[in-house]
Amino acid sequence: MSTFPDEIDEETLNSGAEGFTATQVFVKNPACVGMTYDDLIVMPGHIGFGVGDVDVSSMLTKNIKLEAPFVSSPMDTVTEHKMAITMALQGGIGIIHSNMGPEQQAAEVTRVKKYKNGFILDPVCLSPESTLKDILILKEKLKFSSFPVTDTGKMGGKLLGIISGRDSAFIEDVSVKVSEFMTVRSDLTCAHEGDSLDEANLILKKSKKGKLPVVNDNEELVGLVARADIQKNTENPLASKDSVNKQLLCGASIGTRPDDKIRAGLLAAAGVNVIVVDSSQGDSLYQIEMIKYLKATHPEVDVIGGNVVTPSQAHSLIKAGADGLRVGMGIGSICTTQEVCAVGRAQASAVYHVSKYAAKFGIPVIADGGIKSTGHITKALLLGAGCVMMGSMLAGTDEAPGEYFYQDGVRLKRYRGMGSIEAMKDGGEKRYVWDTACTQVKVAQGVSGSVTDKGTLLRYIPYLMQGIRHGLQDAGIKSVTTGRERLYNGKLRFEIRSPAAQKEGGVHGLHSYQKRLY
Ligand SMILES: NC(=O)C1=CN([C@@H]2O[C@H](COP(=O)(O)OP(=O)(O)OC[C@H]3O[C@@H](n4cnc5c(N)ncnc54)[C@H](O)[C@@H]3O)[C@@H](O)[C@H]2O)C=CC1
Ligand SMILES: O=c1[nH]c(=O)c2[nH+]cn([C@@H]3O[C@H](COP(=O)(O)O)[C@@H](O)[C@H]3O)c2[nH]1
Ligand SMILES: [K+]
Repeated sequence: MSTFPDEIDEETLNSGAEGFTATQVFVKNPACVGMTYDDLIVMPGHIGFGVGDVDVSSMLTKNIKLEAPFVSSPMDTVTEHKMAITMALQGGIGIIHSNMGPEQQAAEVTRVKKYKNGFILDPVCLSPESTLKDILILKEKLKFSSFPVTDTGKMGGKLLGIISGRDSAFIEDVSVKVSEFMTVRSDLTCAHEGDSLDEANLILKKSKKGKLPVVNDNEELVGLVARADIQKNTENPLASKDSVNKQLLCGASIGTRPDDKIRAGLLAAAGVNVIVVDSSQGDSLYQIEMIKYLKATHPEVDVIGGNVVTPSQAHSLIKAGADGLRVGMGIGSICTTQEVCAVGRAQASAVYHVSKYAAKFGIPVIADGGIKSTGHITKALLLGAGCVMMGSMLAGTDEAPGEYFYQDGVRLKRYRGMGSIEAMKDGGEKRYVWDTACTQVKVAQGVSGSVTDKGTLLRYIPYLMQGIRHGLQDAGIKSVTTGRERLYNGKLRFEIRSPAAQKEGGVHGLHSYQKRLY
């Protein structure tokens, strides 16, 4: 009897029986087709490690590594400070959108940079003149019932007392003023500015209260600690922080107008770590000039250029000094660019070709848009992307801007393209009142719609992480870096799925079913 071979033979390996290399799929493919995530499937590998051993940390830019390869999109229905804080706490990063004034955008960045785990730095406050009716309206809207009372009715005012649910429970006259039934300052235990979360926690425990106001030397309210938050807000071992002052990492987007240089200055002063130069077609003289300016003026800030979908576009931006690239054109869930402008590229092809080219210069790529599942994220990483950027996946979470609303009994949040008429209007239509008459004609490149409620990112991001760990494990890949090596040395294999195979890969043949993600 002959001995059993250690490995399968070369002939079988290269016959197609084991799937095809990325070069065969994307480069030697004679059909001239652009492919996207759903067109492809990854061949399984050998699992020689546990799912918990899979390392999903990956590069965002030349200088920034993230423990979770997730970026929230700079869109006005996706990323403001709340999203950016939670993304960073979970190991990813948020890019604050620029559809607001430059000062306001810089203030959003400041809120992320100044974030202190467990401390509420912008509590909703009441003035002593507020009434029980005001409290009831706030309670209904915000679903909590404790509010600090300050002389100005705002954070930063002199702390006069606090209102808790109990204080108002037995009052019937809704016109009664807060000052008449609040717990006054002299009866309150407070923490002092500079106290650590542990210290605050200790004071809170002793006081047996649910909320602990934080005051400075002038008795002004500078924060609030909530017992409920402390319980859920323990350690975030994956948090994305800068190594120097241990603050959360934060990104922000800008455009390519002359004014955007002033905006960039304010963002840099606020401590932004990454600036994303946000254009649908990044290979323009305007963007090249902007990247050069940013690198010369704010060398401490990493610059991500884009969007690009070809190596030659990538070449222009890398040459200008980009530290990272954003890939994707017209493939987002709300995008109509391919339809309106006839320009763009299928996303898997774009990610593969640009990543491969940029990798020669050590420049990571963000696969931006078109992500609909954890499988898409795994495919993007296995095609060479460093991170993925998501809009629609994150838009329906508690941390996204905007309130939930109901339509036909379904809980929804608004989500819209930044090139939609609605977003352009809110952004002051600056792009369209530029210099010549022709630019005043609005051509929408996006739509405005809604997405379903996904709950909090605190559960959703761990679900996404675990999903891609399982995906990489099935592919026999222990880290994003190993995935990259196997992609380029031809050991990672793919197959193109026929339309029927794609159907087969989804749920089929059932009368009805329920899809719960976790
Ligand atoms: N990833 C994608 O596929 C797409 C994304 N979007 C999003 O929509 C938003 C708007 O994107 P764009 O329309 O590309 O905005 P943009 O402001 O980069 O470009 C709009 C128009 O203004 C021109 N322009 C830009 N800077 C200029 C300057 N300094 N001087 C003269 N003309 C200048 C551009 O050439 C273009 O014709 C962004 O948030 C973008 O991410 C829009 C369409 C597609
Ligand atoms: O053609 C477009 N018109 C738009 O109005 C628009 N707004 C955003 N984007 C891009 O789409 C990405 C988010 O896509 P997803 O919702 O699929 O994650 C984002 O990250 C952007 O790259 C747009 N593209
Ligand atoms: K699209």
